[in-house]
Amino acid sequence: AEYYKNPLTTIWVGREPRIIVQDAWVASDLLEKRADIFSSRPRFVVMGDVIDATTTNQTTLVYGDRWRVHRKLMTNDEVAQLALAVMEAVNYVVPGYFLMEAVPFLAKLPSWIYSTPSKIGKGAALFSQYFYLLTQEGANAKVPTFGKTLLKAQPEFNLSDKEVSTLASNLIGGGVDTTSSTMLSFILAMAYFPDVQKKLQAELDEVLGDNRSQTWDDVDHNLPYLIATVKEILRWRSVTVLAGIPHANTVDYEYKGYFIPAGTNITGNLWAIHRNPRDFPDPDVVRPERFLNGLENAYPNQRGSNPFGYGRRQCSGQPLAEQGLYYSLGRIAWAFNIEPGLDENGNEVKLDIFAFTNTENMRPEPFKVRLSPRTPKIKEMILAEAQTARDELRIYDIETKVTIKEALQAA
Ligand code: HEM
Repeated sequence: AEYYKNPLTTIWVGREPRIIVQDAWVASDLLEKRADIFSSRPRFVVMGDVIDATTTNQTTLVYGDRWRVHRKLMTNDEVAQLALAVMEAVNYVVPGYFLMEAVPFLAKLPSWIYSTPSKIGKGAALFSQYFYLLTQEGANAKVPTFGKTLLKAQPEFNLSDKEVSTLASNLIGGGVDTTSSTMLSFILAMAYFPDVQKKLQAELDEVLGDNRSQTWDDVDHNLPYLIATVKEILRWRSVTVLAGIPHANTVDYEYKGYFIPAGTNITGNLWAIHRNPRDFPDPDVVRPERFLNGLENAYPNQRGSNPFGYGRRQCSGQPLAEQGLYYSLGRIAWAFNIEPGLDENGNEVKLDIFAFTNTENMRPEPFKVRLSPRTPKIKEMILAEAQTARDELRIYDIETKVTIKEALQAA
């Protein structure tokens, strides 16, 4: 983005153009203001055809009624009940990562010539079967589960087993890595920018003291600096550097002399957009004031950033993700002082705010910090609250009996 100084860059992957939008305002013109036509998905060879997700997964479904059913089923209160596990980031949407995207017929070659597609396809089928079995098992539990909701919805919406499976597994695939990476970026930022940490703690101390930890009501009404800090972290090191999953337009579109044929793969470069010094002066400095009393600098949407993507296709887990972040990060800052870790000689290590993984969902490389309870009373309180949480969640503490082996037999 810096080199070409052009708001739209086309990368050719074989004969397929990939448009990368480098500028907040142009991204908004296309993906937000014309969300009526830029809310579909392009053809994905690996992330779609090879893993048989093109017609079964919300993330890859083209814009339309089937996609609406998936969104509807997912934005259900019970989703918030789910426990999430970690899934490794894969570089499905990085242009040029898979040769198959440029030369789709490679995906059709026999596996003795080119084995990657069949390996990925088999892995995905196994994964899908595993999640279907887990959903069935979850549906049989005594407690309310999302599995119950999904299996009840299956005949009503004529969902295939694969669709049920992706609806369940997307919560993990879409939700875990993104949320936990943001939490890590927050911890890194607090250790690196102690003044921000102090301001945040001053607000938490004023509202809560060390008498009680925060409630949902505090999050909703009393903690504007916390909300601004979380927004700033989501901007500062947006997990999805290329805005998650590319969009595609459903009809041909002309924009300021550029012709964008229907079905074009188009995505926002959040790393560039959120660090453009015109919109965010000193972009690598964490400064929640950018979002504190309205927006400090103009931005094409009210939120002032796009960490959850664009328009109608915006992340369907956003409310869950934001609530989780406000709650957990507020508590971390209230409960602990966060400082750089110590090396073997007892000296503070130097933290690197640019040491992030080179993946489409990025997270900080491992770093050393010290977290110490801020007062003995707080320490007591967090231990007691942890015990209460464990007790309350015990009803979900059921060991799964489904194994990958069973999934392999059924796949
Ligand atoms: C900090 C946390 C998160 C971030 C930064 C994030 C970011 C994103 C982005 C940028 C997109 C692409 C949107 C677009 O195409 O314009 C997306 C889509 C999606 N996210 Fe998230 N996400 C987060 C948490 C979650 C959670 C917790 C869940 C599930 C519970 C989730 C599930 C999904 C799904 C299913 C989609 C595909 C939506 C569709 O294609 O219609 N995400 N997310």
